[in-house]
Amino acid sequence: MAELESLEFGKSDFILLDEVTMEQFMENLKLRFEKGRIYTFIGEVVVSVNPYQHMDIYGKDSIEAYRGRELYENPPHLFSVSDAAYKAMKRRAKDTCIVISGESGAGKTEASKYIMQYIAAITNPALREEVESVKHVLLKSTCVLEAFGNAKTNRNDNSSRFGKYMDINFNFNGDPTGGHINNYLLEKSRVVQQQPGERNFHSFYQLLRGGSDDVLKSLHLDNDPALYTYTRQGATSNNDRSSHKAVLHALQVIGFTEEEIHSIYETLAAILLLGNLEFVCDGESVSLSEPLALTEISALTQTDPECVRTSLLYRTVATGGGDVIQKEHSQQDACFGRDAFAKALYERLFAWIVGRINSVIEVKNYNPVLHGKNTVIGVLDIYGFEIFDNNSFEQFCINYCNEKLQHLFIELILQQEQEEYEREGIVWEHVDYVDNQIIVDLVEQPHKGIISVLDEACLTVGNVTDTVLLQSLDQKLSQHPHYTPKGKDLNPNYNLLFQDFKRLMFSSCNGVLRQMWPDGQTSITEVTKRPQTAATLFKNSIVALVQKLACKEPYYVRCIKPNELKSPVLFDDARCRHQVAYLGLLENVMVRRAGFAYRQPYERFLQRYKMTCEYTWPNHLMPTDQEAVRAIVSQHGFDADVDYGRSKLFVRSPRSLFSLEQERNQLIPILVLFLQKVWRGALARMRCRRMRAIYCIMRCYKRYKVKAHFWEVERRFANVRNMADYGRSVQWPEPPAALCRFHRNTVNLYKRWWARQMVKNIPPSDMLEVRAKVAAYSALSGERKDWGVRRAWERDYLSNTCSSFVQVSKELRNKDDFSRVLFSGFCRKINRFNKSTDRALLITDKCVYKLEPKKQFKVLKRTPLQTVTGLSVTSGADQLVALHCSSQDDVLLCLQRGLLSPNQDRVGELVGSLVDQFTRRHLQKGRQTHEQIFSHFSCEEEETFIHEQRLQQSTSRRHITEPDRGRQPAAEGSPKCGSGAK
Ligand SMILES: Nc1ncnc2c1ncn2[C@@H]1O[C@H](COP(=O)(O)OP(=O)(O)OP(=O)(O)O)[C@@H](O)[C@H]1O
Repeated sequence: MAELESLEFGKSDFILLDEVTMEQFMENLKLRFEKGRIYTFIGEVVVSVNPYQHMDIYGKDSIEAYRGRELYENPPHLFSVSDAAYKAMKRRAKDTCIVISGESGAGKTEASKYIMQYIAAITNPALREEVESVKHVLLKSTCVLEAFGNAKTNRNDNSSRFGKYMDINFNFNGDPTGGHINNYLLEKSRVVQQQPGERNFHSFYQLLRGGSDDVLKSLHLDNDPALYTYTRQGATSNNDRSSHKAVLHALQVIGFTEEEIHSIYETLAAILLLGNLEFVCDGESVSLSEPLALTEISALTQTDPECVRTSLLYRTVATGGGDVIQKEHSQQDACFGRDAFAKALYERLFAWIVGRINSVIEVKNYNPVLHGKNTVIGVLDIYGFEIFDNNSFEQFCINYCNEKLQHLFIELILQQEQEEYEREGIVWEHVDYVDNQIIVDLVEQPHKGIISVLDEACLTVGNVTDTVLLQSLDQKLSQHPHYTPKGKDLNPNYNLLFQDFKRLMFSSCNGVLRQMWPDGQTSITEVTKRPQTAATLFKNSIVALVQKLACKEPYYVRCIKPNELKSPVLFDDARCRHQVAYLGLLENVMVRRAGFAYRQPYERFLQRYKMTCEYTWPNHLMPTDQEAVRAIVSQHGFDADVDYGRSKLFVRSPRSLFSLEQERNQLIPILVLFLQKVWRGALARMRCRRMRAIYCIMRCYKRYKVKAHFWEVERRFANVRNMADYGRSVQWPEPPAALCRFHRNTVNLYKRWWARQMVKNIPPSDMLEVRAKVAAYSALSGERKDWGVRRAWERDYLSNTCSSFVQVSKELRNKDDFSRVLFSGFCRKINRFNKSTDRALLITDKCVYKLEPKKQFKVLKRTPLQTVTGLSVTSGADQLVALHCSSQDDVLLCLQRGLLSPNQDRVGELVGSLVDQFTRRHLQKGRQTHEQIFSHFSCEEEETFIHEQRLQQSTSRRHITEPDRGRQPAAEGSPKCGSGAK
């Protein structure tokens, strides 16, 4: 930025001139032009001088340098004004427009192209397809419009012969969503006649030079423009061939179909062939000299050849009596009709092309609710003042248009500004400026203006000559200070295209042509209302355009043409001075300099900059907004640079504003963070409140559901009398699904608690009842855990299953005289090599027997019970039992689980039986109590005896053994047990 500024020459803003005089202005303009500084500011207005050479200031780097920057951050450029217009549109959602004015060749069209390119480049780099397509079509449309609407003139090789106003629509995001092109007054007279040294529209030459042989053949054309009357002049070629390709490509990109493109070529060819038609008069009637051309025209326009001939030679007229007759043309009328037809064909073709482009780029599916306010940037590139030696009706219209635009400029920039100062009570030195209202009135005033007089004259054309028209003008306007009668050829005002041609074109089999001539469907008898004249049509369109511009925030580019020779080094002082004068640039500088660069209502100023001052952020406590604004201004120390109006603040220098903007930009990220923080907090609090409410509702609902559930349970259990019912008939009512989903655990807890309440009071006097109780609990609680661990001990398992054992048992009872069997069951003997064999064990109140089950329970070992001194068991699932004997011949066996009840653990049973036996014996002898016996066992071991299930569940092996086995003989009948790791 500093680097760029140091490269500046002269004053980059005319406001900074030491003295506002024409001399200083011109000196600065010339210096800057010579140093290649073609742009200079007047406030927000950009003055541009055509460099007539390539300038390396429009590339990507430049675009980036200007993107999003303030006007005065960078040297003056078209991009600064484009960015300002874009920013105003985006920030304040205001419609803006960029008005580019200047005379022909001053560089308006080039400027408009750079502006469009800039806007396209800075919008939406995220390449969304629809946005890209809009931009693409908008850029490509320029190429097409130039081909059909531009021509080489003596002042400009690529002169726009029509006015163009392009609206670009944007969504709230600032992305282009579409556009619309308005075209104004195409110089159609150029189709049939051009000034010496000029050419027809580019499109004709491009087709003839660039069209392939096949295409030209199908169009009945030759490739030499000199062969056609309308293009004979300026037939020398430049780059028509390459332009033809570019235009064809642009048409295809925009979306013209092959048929449409061919129809365009057919129309151009028909116009060229029409121009070659000659009429001969044999004294009585007029005829065509070249009937072949007629056939070709009818083929190209897809109309009946005879109809084409009659349209060219006759005119259909409705008589007063309602009859329709054919009136033959004079030779002159026929030539006039032919040219009028050719001009109209081209004009309608051009209008159709513009309409077709509009149909592609128009905003589609725009929903203001979804997409926000649709804003617009308008770019106006319209012909500048034209003064030739021989001026025609078109020059009249063009100059009138420029007067209107100049008036708008005066109104917006000069007049309104001064009026505003007065309204706001700002002390102000009035600046005189030339108000062209009087000239605008001279042209457009109703009844008295030139256009009105012209229209009246056209009503009676044929009977009234141009001389009579001029007399009428003289008569009405001779007193006007700006009226000097000069011209005499105003015929083009009369839009005299014979109706026959319109009907002819509407009868065409070519759909595109028919679309161009919708008014051809009116029958001759219906034509009652006279069409509006060209001048009135033009006036109306320009008035509408000015209204459109006036309601937008305007930005101006004032183009100056430095010389007539298109030279990059010549600065024609007189020419430039003339342009500066009629563009009112000096007055513009005076108003700007005397005035204020920036103004804004206090409220809006405050809204934008309140964060830059501690007294105004977030809200001020002062009595008025004006005082709050004063606080901001004095805090930043530019009191001398501002003035306070009634409702607005006026800032003289943009730099003050710039410093404010800079500070604001620095603060914005901090504020954004702060607001995000506050907002996130608010959101979290909201969410938290909502969640709390949800949980509260859920809690209440669940509580209600659970209660309702237990009420139902109570109701069902109320009638239960029989204990067995708990296990059999009474079913727990299914809890509600919602409850299960949300609170299964709660339900289960409640169930278990309830089940315990229900079974608690049942006395465990009987095993059956215990079982029923357990079953009831299971049914009630839904807990499927195995509670039935307290099965009944059978003790004598072998007697219950094996008859041969019963026999052996009887024999042994007789022999050893035992009174009862303490325990019997299958077991396995394990030797030291870990080999096992089936055995049976019988313990009576006298002896322990080891039997061989495979040999009819033959007694293998008999150990008197008295000799048993201790007992060891393992806690594992192997049910290993060791009966320690005083003879040191221990019985070591693994008790087998029953085949029918594999989960039965019999160690507890064996131990219980032995304990029972010894207890009884001691009780009988009265020597030892139950506690005394168990005092030999640790608590853990006691539990081992009582809760045999623990033995099953425990994974670690526990050993109960006699600690001093073999060394300290135990007292009779009192086994000593201990524990220790094996
Ligand atoms: N910024 C520029 N850089 C380089 N050359 C330029 C620039 N502006 C204009 N020119 C040259 O000047 C010529 C005329 O410019 P342009 O066609 O934009 O004028 P105009 O004001 O639109 O004229 P008209 O009113 O006749 O259409 C261009 O063809 C180009 O050669």
